[in-house]
Amino acid sequence: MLQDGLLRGRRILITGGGTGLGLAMADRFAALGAQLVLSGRRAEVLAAARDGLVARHGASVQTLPCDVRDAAAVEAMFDAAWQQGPLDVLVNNAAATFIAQTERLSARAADAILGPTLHGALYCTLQAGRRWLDSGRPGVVLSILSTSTRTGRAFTVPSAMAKSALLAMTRSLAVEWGPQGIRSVAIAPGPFPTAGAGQALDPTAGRAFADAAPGAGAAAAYAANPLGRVGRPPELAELAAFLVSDSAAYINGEMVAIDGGQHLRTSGAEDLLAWGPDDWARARAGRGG
Ligand SMILES: CCCCCCC/C=C/C(=O)SCCNC(=O)CCNC(=O)[C@H](O)C(C)(C)COP(=O)(O)OP(=O)(O)OC[C@H]1O[C@@H](n2cnc3c(N)ncnc32)[C@H](O)[C@@H]1OP(=O)(O)O
Ligand SMILES: NC(=O)C1=CN([C@@H]2O[C@H](COP(=O)(O)OP(=O)(O)OC[C@H]3O[C@@H](n4cnc5c(N)ncnc54)[C@H](OP(=O)(O)O)[C@@H]3O)[C@@H](O)[C@H]2O)C=CC1
Repeated sequence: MLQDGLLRGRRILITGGGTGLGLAMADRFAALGAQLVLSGRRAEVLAAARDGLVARHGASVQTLPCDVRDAAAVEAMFDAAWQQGPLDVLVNNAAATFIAQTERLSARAADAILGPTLHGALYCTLQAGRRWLDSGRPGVVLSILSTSTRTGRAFTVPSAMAKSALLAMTRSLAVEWGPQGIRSVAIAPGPFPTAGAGQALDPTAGRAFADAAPGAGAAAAYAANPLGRVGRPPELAELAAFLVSDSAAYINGEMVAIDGGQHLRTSGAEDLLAWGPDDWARARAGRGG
């Protein structure tokens, strides 16, 4: 349990902060006293998230709708955020993925994943980093990656590529920006049951990645996890709060996996190797391949 007020006065921007793991982090950060800036493409989703955070914690929450694939829009978002005060922490959480046979990916499909996941996170990091360096302020960049950075992952190749590139960014900036007081850290989640992950990874609801979809059949995926269960979003949020806080002041360039040890047994995608043409046709019909 982290100490009360651990993040008091910290201004934290979370991309994709209106849903899933981003919202879980926002909730925990707010409970620990942080001021939040939430971004994502959908203004109404962000507004609902803000209302909930205000009701639960009396938190200060700025919402800034932004498509992180658009570098100019990202710059405008950071201008707007900084107008209300400098940020202390950036959380690169926004991402996109879906399962697909890699050889069937069109260039547009690949870019639909690489755009937000890789380019978006880099654009945000550049905007935050420049402002911290120019002003001599310290900062923390926390990137939400994936255990695919350690295992690779069949059938989600652009996502695995993007996350691995962001791990390289994390390690590189730890050295380049560390001397200026900017820490770079990362989390590699295993399966956490969010609606976004369920839709993206298991459009047929019940086969591979079944445990990522609330309510879907989960026996095989649970069995693959040494701890016999999926992750709970508040568990990831607790780790994130620690990593962005001064309690982690000497952690730099490191990625922490939070997956019950699952990646030591399986990348999570091997079940899909058994899929036949009919399975993939069903997945494509459900917007999944
Ligand atoms: C142990 C296991 C652990 C699991 C590890 C999981 C690791 C990572 C997990 C996550 O990232 S979970 C987060 C998932 N959340 C999201 O993906 C939310 C955001 N999602 C989106 O924005 C969309 O779902 C999107 C499709 C990814 C992007 O939409 P966009 O509007 O940019 O795309 P479109 O214009 O509709 O399409 C562009 C292009 O892509 C093709 N395409 C789109 N969806 C699919 C699909 N499901 N399957 C195959 N192809 C798809 C689409 O056909 C277009 O290509 P062309 O047809 O024009 O060639
Ligand atoms: N849940 C899981 O099992 C795992 C998740 N992860 C990672 O955790 C993070 C959160 O995922 P999760 O909460 O599960 O899924 P969500 O789908 O809930 O989160 C994705 C968020 O990204 C935002 N987003 C997507 N595209 C863009 C864009 N172009 N511009 C701005 N925002 C965008 C979405 O908001 P909007 O649509 O409004 O733009 C949404 O809030 C991701 O980085 C994911 O890769 C990693 C491993 C496993």
